[in-house]
Amino acid sequence: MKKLLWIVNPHAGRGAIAGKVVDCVSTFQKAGYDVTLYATQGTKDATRVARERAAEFDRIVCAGGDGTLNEVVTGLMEAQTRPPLGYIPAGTTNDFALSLGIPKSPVEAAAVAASDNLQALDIGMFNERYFNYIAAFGVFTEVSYATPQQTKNVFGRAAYIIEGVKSLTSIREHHMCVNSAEMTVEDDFIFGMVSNTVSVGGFKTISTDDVALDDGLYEVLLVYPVENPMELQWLANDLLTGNVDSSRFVYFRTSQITFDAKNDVLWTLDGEFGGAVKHADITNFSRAITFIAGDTKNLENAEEA
Ligand SMILES: Nc1ncnc2c1ncn2[C@@H]1O[C@H](COP(=O)(O)OP(=O)(O)OP(=O)(O)O)[C@@H](O)[C@H]1O
Repeated sequence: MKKLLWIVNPHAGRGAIAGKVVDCVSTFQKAGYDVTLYATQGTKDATRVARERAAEFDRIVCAGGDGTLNEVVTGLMEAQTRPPLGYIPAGTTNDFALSLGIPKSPVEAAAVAASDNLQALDIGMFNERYFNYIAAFGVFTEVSYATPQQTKNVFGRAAYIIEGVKSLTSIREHHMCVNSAEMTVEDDFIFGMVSNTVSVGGFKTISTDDVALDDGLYEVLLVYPVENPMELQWLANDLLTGNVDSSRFVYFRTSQITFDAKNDVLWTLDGEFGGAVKHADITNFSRAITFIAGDTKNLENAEEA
């Protein structure tokens, strides 16, 4: 019999998963899995369990919010063998689930986790920490830690953030030296984003197939300072129309990049606080983890739901 380890954070999303455990286990069993249930006991426990026990199982499924998922991903990255990873969203925000086409209902998500729609994804490392889809600094951190994963592609997401800027005086400039094989630039930036996102909206100048989650490359967007509200609007327009030739930002792709600043810069990783650092070293581990995905064809509809 195939063996499945189900790692559950019982506290995620204020205990959202509690009443669904039996139905989820039953779903796994019907799909032919012998289920081991592990309830996490505290911070980093999911990382330890995933790392230490990955080799014993054919599949690992994680139930919790983005925090728990990140802990399991970290454990798998540190493990010798990495079985496919299923995800049952049970947190307060579950951005990542949506981009993988995983349903909100735990039992429906369990059915996806028991299925065989495998999708290898790139995993990022930010200094010593792993992240799934985005590392960012700048206005982002001042506007909100939460950016909707489902918000279009890299430009749409940035436009969303830029439009959330209420006053120019709240924007700090960060002098950064940015290095990668593809591009070296030293300048002031108000926002930077290194991301691996789905592209579902599509823009006139950018193909909807343009962003791949498993190509080993990050999309990097660095936004220059704006002087007045008009420029802010132009910037948002350039982002919304996907104007890659805009003089208001730099956009390129790379698998490895470093950022150096004189002062500490606040970063967010997957929408959570990622630390205040002068030096950030970001590496893409291509196709490092195989996820079990749902139906991603209707992502755009899901976004509007
Ligand atoms: N038994 C436990 N008691 C308390 N905290 C736990 C326990 N098990 C895990 N945790 C911690 O709970 C934290 C929050 O989990 P997670 O992010 O998955 O849920 P959430 O905060 O409800 O959801 P979201 O991040 O989507 O808002 C994790 O960082 C994890 O370390």
